[in-house]
Amino acid sequence: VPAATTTSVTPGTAVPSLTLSTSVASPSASLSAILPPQAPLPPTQPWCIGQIFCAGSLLQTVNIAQLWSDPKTFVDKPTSKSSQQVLADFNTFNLSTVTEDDMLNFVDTDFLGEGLELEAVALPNFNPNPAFLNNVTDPLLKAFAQTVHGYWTQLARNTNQSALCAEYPGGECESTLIPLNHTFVIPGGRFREQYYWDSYWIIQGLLQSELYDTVNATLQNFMDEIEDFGFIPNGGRIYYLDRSQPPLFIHMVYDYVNVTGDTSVLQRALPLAEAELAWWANNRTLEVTSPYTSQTYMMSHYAVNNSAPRPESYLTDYLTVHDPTLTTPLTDAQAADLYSELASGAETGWDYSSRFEAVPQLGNPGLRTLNVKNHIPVCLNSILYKARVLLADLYGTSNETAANTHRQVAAGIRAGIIDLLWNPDKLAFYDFNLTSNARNDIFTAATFYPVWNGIIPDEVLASQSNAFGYFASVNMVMNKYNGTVPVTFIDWTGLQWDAPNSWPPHQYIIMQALRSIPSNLTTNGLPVPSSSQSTYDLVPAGQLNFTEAQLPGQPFRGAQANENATATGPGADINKLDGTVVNGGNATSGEGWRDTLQREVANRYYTSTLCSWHATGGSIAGLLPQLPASQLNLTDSINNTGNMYEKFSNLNVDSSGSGGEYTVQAGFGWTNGVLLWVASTYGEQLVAPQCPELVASA
Ligand SMILES: OC[C@H]1O[C@H](O[C@H]2O[C@H](CO)[C@@H](O)[C@H](O)[C@H]2O)[C@H](O)[C@@H](O)[C@@H]1O
Repeated sequence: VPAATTTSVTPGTAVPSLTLSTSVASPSASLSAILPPQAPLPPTQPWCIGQIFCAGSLLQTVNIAQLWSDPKTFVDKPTSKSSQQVLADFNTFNLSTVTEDDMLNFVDTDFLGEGLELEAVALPNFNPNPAFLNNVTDPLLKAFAQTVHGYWTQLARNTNQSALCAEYPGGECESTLIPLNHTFVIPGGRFREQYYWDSYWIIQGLLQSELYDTVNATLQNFMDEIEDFGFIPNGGRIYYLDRSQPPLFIHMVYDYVNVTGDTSVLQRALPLAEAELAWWANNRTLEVTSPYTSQTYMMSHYAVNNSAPRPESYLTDYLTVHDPTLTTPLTDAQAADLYSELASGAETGWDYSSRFEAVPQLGNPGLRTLNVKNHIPVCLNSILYKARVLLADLYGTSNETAANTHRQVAAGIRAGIIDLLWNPDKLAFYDFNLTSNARNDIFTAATFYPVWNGIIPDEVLASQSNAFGYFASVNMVMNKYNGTVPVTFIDWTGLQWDAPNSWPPHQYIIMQALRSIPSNLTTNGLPVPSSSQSTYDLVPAGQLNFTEAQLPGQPFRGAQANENATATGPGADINKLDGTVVNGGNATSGEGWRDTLQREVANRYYTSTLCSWHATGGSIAGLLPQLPASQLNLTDSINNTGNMYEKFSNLNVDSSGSGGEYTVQAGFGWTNGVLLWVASTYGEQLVAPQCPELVASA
């Protein structure tokens, strides 16, 4: 197997060179070891269109051999031979005597490098100095935005038509890639293909970068997929064909038309938007009768028809089901249901989170209580509400009948969201749990999706203090924690959509939700806690479902440790400054609370991206020297030029998030997209960050 994966791209407008080589296989067992016995195979999955990479003996056996630490590596490798030949080669093995070495040789001989069917592509209209850069006042922050803008040239891909299977010498082969006809931007790292909901935030950045053709191309790819499959899959691989992701296609079309004025895309997009919404209505929507009002609503949920491990996470799911620590093995029916829950969890985009666990707990025991299908999620229904509203707007007067129908459906979803998901006493939205027939009490960042999507409850509109109360947790995070707003405050599951992780899309959603609050509700400054309290006490009672002492602790760094910092009470607001917070920008006189929170979240996000990038080798000539090797050693970043991480932490601003089933990825599409949007939107209010000194444990 050739050398470790390297992807090097020459920046600029010329065709970038993309050097792809395969990951080094690193089986943990010795090469002579016989593979351990296997559990019976799961049923064949009718949705999976392939012979090699769908649930079956070959996929299970290669996974059991654990040739790579990431199971996605194998399913991203095209075969070097026809499917029949690969299967014939595999069938020569006796599974009771096959060794690690046999599997290694088999994979080496019959499979090629992962991602081989993709190629880097020049962005012909790439403008090194797009106008939005002029919005950023601080020279360092402006240069950083320009650097991140340049990263699009590294993340743009085309399907390499000459590497598609039919073209290989010797005829057919098999690959999981869904070939796309147009250019697209990938998230990065192991995510080598186009992803559905990631593209929404990628597009927010591409629009700032004036890469309108690339946005159009992304939309055309999604439209091709709706035509081919009837829906937009999770990502551009056949192993994602059992599920979608948060449905933001119409939002993307709307933003593209709004920014470019190019309505020509609508002729194709409108009927395909209808098809996508019909797919969600037909496959993911059910009647729910409210236990609070006895009204019945058509509400949507994530629910994937699947009874086998996800091919890209085969071993992970297999071990969740066939966990050696289980004293009573799962029945076939229980296993099938758990596989369906795991796939449904991936469809949420929040894979995985305590939010959907019946009993949140560390690792597999928690995952085995996943109950995704029985939840009416705040996020999905808010997105579908807005999709209907936007589609009606896009029709304008061209089809008033269709527009009115969508507005009526939207009104029904809105009523269901307010009835089922809104808690007017706690001033927060929670998922509705069909199992308990009640609203959950787990507080998550999903609470901000309705307002982002234009659903503002009457209680929020009733007073400034109520409107602030809805966002009071954001204020608390800015004061009490060093990093950005986490996805939940549950930090004991080890899942990547739980604390301490904070995700770029959520920082964007919070800022957009704040922007949606009418200006007459934002004339007051930020409320201040009494001298014996902290900003926790400004959060409406019960909203977080945690006492202050139960919230995740903020480890104190450097000077913080010497400044009377405490876990609760006034000393817990360790980042509080006069009218602002550490890494929250500068207070201005007469600033309303809505603008203060936006400024603070924007600055904290900018700080997280810039400080973690700098901590991993990022530098800007004349403005930000690279850290010395002694410091870069602490982050394993010698010879690195800065990571843009997929996720961050609420506890610090100079490292990535953690946890989950794969190692943290860098690149990264949505991180860059949100950064460029923040630069464009808040550029004058951004202040050069105070990056903490690196310590060995950071
Ligand atoms: O391979 C495991 C899972 O990885 C993906 O999920 C995560 O990355 C995606 C790309 O950035 C992102 O859209 C998602 O929110 C993340 O949780 C993939 O989407 C999953 O389906 C996959 O099983």
